Amino acid sequence: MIDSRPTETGPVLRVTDIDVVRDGNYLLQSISLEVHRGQHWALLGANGAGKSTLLNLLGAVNHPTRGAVEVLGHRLGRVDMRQLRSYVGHINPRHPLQSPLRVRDVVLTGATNTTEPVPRWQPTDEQSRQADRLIGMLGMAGKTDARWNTLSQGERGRALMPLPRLLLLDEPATGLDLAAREQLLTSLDALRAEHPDLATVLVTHHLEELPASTTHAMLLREGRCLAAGEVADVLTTDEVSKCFDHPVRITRTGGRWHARADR
Ligand SMILES: Nc1ncnc2c1ncn2[C@@H]1O[C@H](COP(=O)(O)OP(=O)(O)OP(=O)(O)O)[C@@H](O)[C@H]1O
Repeated sequence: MIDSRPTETGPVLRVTDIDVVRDGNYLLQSISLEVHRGQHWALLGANGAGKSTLLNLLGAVNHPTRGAVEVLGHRLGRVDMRQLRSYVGHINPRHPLQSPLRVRDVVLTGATNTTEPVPRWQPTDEQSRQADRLIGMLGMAGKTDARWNTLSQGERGRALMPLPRLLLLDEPATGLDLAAREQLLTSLDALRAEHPDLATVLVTHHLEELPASTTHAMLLREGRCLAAGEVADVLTTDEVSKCFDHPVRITRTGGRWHARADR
């Protein structure tokens, strides 16, 4: 059995010149990316640009058609993908859950690396404490015993947060009201500060949904990488206008980004 535990050295993610082709169409073309510990990437692009397709490679959900993807030091195609996936936190507020679990149980599935609770499994005291601490930090203390299927989409996004080494966030602020979005972004900043080795990749359409702790960004356009690197170099008026094919002006205040039409 190949050991798929995360390796201690090297990049958290390494994507080398990959293509993803479906039905003869390039969903991604010639993409390369390296993500290191402590880096927090934003993946931006218009509808259909390929963001979710790339995130699914990074989460060891799919293989590329060509090129190499290494997740936590393991090359896809040479490792048990299901086992590797269990080391990656993949937050998707639209994630369907079959049973009416309580919020606390959902958070505890982060300890067993499963989407549903493992029958007869019991958390240790430390795991219970960590789950409660996390729920409190995410502003969900009042909802600890609420049933998952009664939560709003925004509340779900905040509950699905185990603490792996690599966290992938697929539009985590979608459907959140203003206060909930701000709370989520503050929680993400705090989580990153508390775990300096954590690496994250966050997909969004909106610059306003980026936490101030974002360090790097990649702009995708029609399956190709338009720009990638440190945020200051990538999230510029020029690059973002090209990415969305629309003239916008980008400003950064108090660490956060704003985009508005430039007429
Ligand atoms: N399995 C598939 N077979 C063929 N085409 C696909 C498949 N999955 C996605 N696509 C197409 O690939 C393109 C990229 O899709 P993807 O979901 O990665 O984009 P996205 O940037 O995440 O878009 P959005 O912002 O709308 O969520 C889209 O044109 C989509 O219709």
